[in-house]
Amino acid sequence: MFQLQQLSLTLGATRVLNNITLAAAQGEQIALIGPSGAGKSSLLRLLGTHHSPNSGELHLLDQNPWQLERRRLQQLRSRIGMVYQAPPLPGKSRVITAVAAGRLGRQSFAQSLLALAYPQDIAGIRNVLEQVQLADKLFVACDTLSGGQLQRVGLARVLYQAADLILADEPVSALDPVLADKTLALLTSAAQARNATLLTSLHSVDLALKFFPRIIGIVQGQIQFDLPSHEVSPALLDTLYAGESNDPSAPPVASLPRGARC
Ligand SMILES: Nc1ncnc2c1ncn2[C@@H]1O[C@H](COP(=O)(O)OP(=O)(O)OP(=O)(O)O)[C@@H](O)[C@H]1O
Repeated sequence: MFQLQQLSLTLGATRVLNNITLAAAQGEQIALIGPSGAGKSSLLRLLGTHHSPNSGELHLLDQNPWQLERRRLQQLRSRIGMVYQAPPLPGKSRVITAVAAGRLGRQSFAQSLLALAYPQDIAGIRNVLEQVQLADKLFVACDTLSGGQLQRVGLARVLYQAADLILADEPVSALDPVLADKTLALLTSAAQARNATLLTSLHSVDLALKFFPRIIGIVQGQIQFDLPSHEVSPALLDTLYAGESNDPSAPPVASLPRGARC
């Protein structure tokens, strides 16, 4: 599904990913955890082909994106769904249009324009909005939604896109704990139903361990561990987050109460 071999990425003057070697099979579900600034978003953006690596090998869906001509790169991108912390949805557009946009990469330019101006598949769009409990928002403008509702519209768009690879960057950061749980349950079951590969960054270690069978710990742009969730010990988590607090009297992360690591 995807493979990274000794891959490095520099943005500005910062080496944000350093010598990453990583592979995921079709249908795998993986959580990416690590302290703020570790490089989680950068890794997701690199897999989403928003960044090209400075060195190393990258294969996505059996293709090297940076060797493809433009049209084939666009086709590849149409098979990759990104879920963002704050989805880039145009404020004035209606929810139905924002969700319909999920399939644009699979259509011709003329079809895309038509689908945006007059979305045809209202039943299909309503169906994915029902899954994220937003069916009543079908015709409202995105700028009237809360941050959590917008995040769920972003998720509905990727469900509608029917992507083969789903990259989710803190997809539940704006949701209350109950909704965060439900949304991750939906995301993982929707990915499983399509045998799509799912890579999700999360600040909540509890949610990562609950929903994902494989956990990758990343710190300072490097993979610190890549393990089945049942092998991720409190000691490993303490080491992963060791540099997070500047306060030497702060308790170790793994000893914090459940939920406090969000
Ligand atoms: N466009 C950019 N230009 C320069 N540096 C960047 C850019 N984007 C990210 N960085 C730097 O790369 C490092 C990793 O950032 P990244 O956003 O990937 O971390 P993260 O693990 O997702 O953090 P968080 O959990 O806070 O979202 C940080 O030091 C950040 O300042």
